[in-house]
Amino acid sequence: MHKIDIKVLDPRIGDTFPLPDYATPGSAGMDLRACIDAPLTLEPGQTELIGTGIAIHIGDPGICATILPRSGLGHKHGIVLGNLVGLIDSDYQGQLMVSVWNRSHQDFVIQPGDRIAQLVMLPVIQANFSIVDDFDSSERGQGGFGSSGRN
Ligand SMILES: O=c1ccn([C@H]2C[C@H](O)[C@@H](COP(=O)(O)OP(=O)(O)OP(=O)(O)O)O2)c(=O)[nH]1
Ligand SMILES: [Mg+2]
Repeated sequence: MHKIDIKVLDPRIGDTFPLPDYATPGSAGMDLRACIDAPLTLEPGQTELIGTGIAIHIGDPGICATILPRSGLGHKHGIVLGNLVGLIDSDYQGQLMVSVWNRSHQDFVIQPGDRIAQLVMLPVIQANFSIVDDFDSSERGQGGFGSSGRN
């Protein structure tokens, strides 16, 4: 388990709303909560940037965090992310923000403290480019976009 520094920016976190944590020993994500002061109605098609009340500093360029939708909210209610996936850089120290998009045809109400998305840490490989005129040949070559057929 990696230790990552966290700042609690909203006093409700760790008090009325729990600190993000893994729900089960095998969980990959920890849920992020809406740190809003009043219920927020998202109309169909509406997108809002919602604070989570926490900031993290990963500090290690070999790790990033991603913000992903919760599957129940996405599948049953059409509540997904306005940026599809949020990518948290290892040097980011600001509040974790969730872009919540109501892609459904109904209003959806977010209550203060609701779990709106999940945070998943991932390994990162940083690369630098080496310019060449020709690549070593590969079986695929330039084939893509269905070049291998459908079946
Ligand atoms: O869902 C998200 C996505 C990003 N961020 C924060 C952390 C991330 O490190 C920073 C920048 O994100 P990104 O690089 O994806 O956005 P950008 O539009 O390229 O902004 P910047 O110019 O600041 O890099 O914004 C969030 O809080 N939530
Ligand atoms: Mg960027």
